[in-house]
Amino acid sequence: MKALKATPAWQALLDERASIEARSIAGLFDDDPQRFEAFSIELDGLLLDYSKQPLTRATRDALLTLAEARDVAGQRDRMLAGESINTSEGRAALHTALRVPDGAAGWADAATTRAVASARRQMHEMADAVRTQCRTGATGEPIEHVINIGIGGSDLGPRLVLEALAPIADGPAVHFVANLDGVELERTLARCNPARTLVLVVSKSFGTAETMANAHEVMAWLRRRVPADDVLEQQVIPITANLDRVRALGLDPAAALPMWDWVGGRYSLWSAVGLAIMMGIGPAGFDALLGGAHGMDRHFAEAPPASNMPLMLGLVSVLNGTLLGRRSQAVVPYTERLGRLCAYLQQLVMESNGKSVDREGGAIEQPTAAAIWGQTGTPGQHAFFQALHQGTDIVPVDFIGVARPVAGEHGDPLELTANLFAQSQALMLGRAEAGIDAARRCPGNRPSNTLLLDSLTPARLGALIALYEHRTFVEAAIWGINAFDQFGVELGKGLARDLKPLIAGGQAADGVDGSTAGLVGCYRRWRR
Ligand SMILES: O=P(O)(O)OC[C@H]1O[C@](O)(CO)[C@@H](O)[C@@H]1O
Repeated sequence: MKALKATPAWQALLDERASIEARSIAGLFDDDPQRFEAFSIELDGLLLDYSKQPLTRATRDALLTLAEARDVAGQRDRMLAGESINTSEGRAALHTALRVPDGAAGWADAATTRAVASARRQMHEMADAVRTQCRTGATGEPIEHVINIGIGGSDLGPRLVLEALAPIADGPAVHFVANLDGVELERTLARCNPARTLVLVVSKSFGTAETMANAHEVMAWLRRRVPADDVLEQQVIPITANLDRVRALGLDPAAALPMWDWVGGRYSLWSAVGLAIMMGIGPAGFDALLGGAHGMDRHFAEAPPASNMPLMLGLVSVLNGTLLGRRSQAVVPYTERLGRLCAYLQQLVMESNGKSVDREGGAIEQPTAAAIWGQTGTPGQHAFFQALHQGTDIVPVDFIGVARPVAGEHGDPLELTANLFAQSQALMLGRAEAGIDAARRCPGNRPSNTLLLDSLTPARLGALIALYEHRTFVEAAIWGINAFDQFGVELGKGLARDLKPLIAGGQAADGVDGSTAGLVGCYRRWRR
């Protein structure tokens, strides 16, 4: 694929850049009374309002021409068809096949469909057995706690979903342990009765240092505390693509649930990696999550470009991040239930698209993934919103709101929604009435999207997550990069392995850079 800058459609947008920057977003509403209708997309209880972006209809057409020139639709179709689009690793990226309802044809080849259906059946049986107490701990006690041990994609998705859907959780309490520092592990073990605890060791590679260290600790805890020889067989379930390493850890590969190389870690919550979700909310809830995501997949595959939600969200992000050079994006959900969304999106967006070479290995000359950050509103309003309103950097914001609160939950939805809408309004309108002093002036004309959900159900959440997955894909397609590898993360993992003997003190710091040698020296001095 040729470089973005060599694409005439990109050149046309570059020519328009100054006028886009100078454009008054609020003024666009005066020019076009139908602006909200024209610049919003609604799909099954999910609304994307991108009318507060500096887009005219002509600029949108220019972005759509760019999408055509970069063959976004063709790249999408190749992904959905299971072609080897992860070229550096020679793999498909078929997470969409994981959420196809049983029996629906045309989304993956027969072998893949069979593998997905069989894994889903295994998950259903296992979750049902635990939730109905047919499957017990090794000493016959019911399972009341599930510990999910995993990190990155083997943690963030299930954690996000279960936090979001906690009001409908009716199974065992699910806990997550990702960090290596022992704090999460200690807190979790203190809350669990070992005889009533099921452990999921979730790792595609089954070699990730954090997950393996935590798995060793928890397995030792089970062995110490549960008087049954078969405690590990009964109470530990590996979920992985690497059965040899399951065996090496002393677990039975026959008890493992599968992962496949055609599902990237950060796209894997829809696979057996989501077993923790199913334990918490049940198979029907999990299927509804998949159904919502599949609805978004169909929309992405079939909706016309101008009303295609992931496509437009991706193009707006390219406009802000690449064309206008806005190098970070804030995500602010107005519900604590989505408090984990930002962390989830950091991995999804930045691990997928934090790249500086294209698929052919050529250097990329324009900015790729912007930094994603944020926290829930309204607390975020009392932390970083000052900078959003008056800081020197323009940070595009994705606001996320939920119209119908969960029955029985406290809180004032009216107050919350008023705050949500007021913030995007304030960013756009600013404050500059006559006579106002400089310190109180807000420049305004700051862009945002608002995503409004009718309610936070499994189906809506599935659609929301799939929307961001596809937005990430659209950006990668425009830039010409492979969103499905992550070699940058590997470098540090290898160096950590090499540094361990040095830090432990058994080795001289020869050949190590001065800063690292100095840090190791200080650490050793303070550990003495
Ligand atoms: O599931 P695994 O193999 O333990 O990997 C965990 C995570 O580590 C990474 O490889 C790098 O952070 C992610 O892509 C992945 O989600």
